[in-house]
Amino acid sequence: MRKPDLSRENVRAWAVRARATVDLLWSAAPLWTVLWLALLAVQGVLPAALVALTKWVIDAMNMAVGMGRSWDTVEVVAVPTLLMGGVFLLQRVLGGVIQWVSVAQSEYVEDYVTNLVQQKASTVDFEFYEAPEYHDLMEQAQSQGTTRVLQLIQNGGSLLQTSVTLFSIGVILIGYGLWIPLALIVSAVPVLAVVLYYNRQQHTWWTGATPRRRRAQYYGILLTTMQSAAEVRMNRLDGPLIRGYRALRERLRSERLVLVRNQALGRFGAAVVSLLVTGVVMGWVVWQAFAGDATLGDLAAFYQAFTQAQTVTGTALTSAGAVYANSLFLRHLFDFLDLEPRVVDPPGPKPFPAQLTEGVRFEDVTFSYPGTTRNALEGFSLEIPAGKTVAIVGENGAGKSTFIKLLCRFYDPDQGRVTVDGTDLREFALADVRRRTAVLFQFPMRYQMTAEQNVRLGDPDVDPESPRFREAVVGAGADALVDRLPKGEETLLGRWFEGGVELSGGEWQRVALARAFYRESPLVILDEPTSFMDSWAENEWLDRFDHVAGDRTALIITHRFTTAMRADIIHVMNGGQIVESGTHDELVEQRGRYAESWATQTRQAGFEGRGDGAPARELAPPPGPNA
Ligand SMILES: Nc1ncnc2c1ncn2[C@@H]1O[C@H](COP(=O)(O)OP(=O)(O)OP(=O)(O)O)[C@@H](O)[C@H]1O
Repeated sequence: MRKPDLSRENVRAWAVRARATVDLLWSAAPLWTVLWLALLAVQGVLPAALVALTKWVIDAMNMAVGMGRSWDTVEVVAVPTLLMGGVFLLQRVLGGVIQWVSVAQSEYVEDYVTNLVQQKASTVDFEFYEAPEYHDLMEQAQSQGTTRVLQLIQNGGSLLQTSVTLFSIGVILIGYGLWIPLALIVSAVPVLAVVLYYNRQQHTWWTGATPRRRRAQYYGILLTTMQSAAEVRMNRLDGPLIRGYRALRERLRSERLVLVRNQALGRFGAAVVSLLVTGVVMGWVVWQAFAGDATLGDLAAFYQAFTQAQTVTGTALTSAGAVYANSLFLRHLFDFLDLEPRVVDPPGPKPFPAQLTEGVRFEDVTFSYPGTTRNALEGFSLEIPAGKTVAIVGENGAGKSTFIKLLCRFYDPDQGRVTVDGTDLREFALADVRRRTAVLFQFPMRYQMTAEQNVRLGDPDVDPESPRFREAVVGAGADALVDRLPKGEETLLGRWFEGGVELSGGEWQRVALARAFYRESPLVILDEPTSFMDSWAENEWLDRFDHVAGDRTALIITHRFTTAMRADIIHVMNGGQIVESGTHDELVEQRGRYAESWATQTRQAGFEGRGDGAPARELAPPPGPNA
């Protein structure tokens, strides 16, 4: 059996976690917690009171037998009997009240912990989402965090109550001999050791099995959600996925069953030891009674006290083991809550400009994703002048989305800097950067909410009475779509909830565009805004965009040269760097990478480009530049 780790660090870590748990309870439901503890303490002494009253009642009856029928006899018996009835009544009443208080406390604690986890998950650095260890920790915190806190409370309460009971019964048992409570303690030691050992084993196994459990969950998600439904059917993935799921579950199940079997065997061995001790103690007391050293009341009280003490000891040990196990599991919750973001606000943030005067600059930026060695951006320099529309084109993996992530401050550069009107992005408050930047991501969210909510989520600060909603919808080319919906902007989108209407990919994209335009921001970033649009829609939308962009600074990432050619400046990216820059005509003149891709795209579409770019109407959606 492995020895418990009693090193100073481990003990200190335990103390810190215990403190954090108490703080958490105190913050979540202080009054309910105090009330609950007080009630448990009262309930804890009642069994001892009953033992004492049993002795009193039996001895009183013994005495009354010799007194005959009189009021004195009634008085002698009535007082302890009534008191005993009162204690029974109190026990029942307290049971109900404690249950009510405990449910209230659990509800508060559950909501509080869930809130903490959600808040933390929405503020951790982006890099956490990209590391498998983060997903493990997240699963551990989410799946066990709340339930373990609640179980810890229940077990802690039970431990407190049983300890009070044990202590008070122990006081009574000492009257029969100091060695009796000691014998009880000795008989409990093997049980406690087994409980602690196997709870630790269980925790170690559960932590190590997290990646396998998550993979099984992942197969489950693929088998049951709509996103994967089409491919699962067309590629007949159900068989392999179900088999994969089963194999993982079988392994998890058999490992767990082995653990539980060993635990049961261990507990059986420990129980035999405590049974032997019990036998010796009971034999001794009966011997005393035969020898005339104990009254009938003594014998009854002792029997009641000892059997109660045994039951309570069993409960106390189980609770102690559960407290131990739950505190081990809670470590994951606290580890998760302790995650500290690295991308943070500066000490005295500068205000982000409401209107850009110079623009955005990337100055010799180098960046690699955490845990990778390859630079996604290398010596990357770029200027987006204020009020201009800049397009970035480049082949897959060139670093276009990475550059947006740096502009939104999801990451900070390893070297170099990003400036807005000459100020380093790191000198602004994070919330300010994000409030002042409107982004349409490559794969925008499809909120299962009304069309209006889908757009208004873009900026909760906009006055609902302002005409901005309509402007954004028109700017995104989503006006005809919204007007066509059965309840107009009130129509619920998506099919998750009753009455929802599903949109096409291009329609969802227009709604997301409207969301980006809805935000009052000096900087607009659009990642592949026209990728879902047909050529006709694209051309019409580009006309609108010129109007919506107005004097805002806009950045468009695109694979479509028919979109890029409308920009004031086009930058061509390759291998994490800008390799060409200029207007469409200048780039075609340069006869470099851009001109080559442009020629390929137009040739494929049966159109010989001159550089004036009018033909988008005739083009099928062209492939990527280097396709
Ligand atoms: N989260 C990530 N972790 C590690 N590497 C990443 C991550 N995201 C992207 N990369 C790598 O960084 C490089 C640039 O990726 P990025 O997504 O910026 O390309 P992109 O130009 O937007 O491509 P596409 O046109 O296909 O969207 C790629 O080589 C990619 O493998």
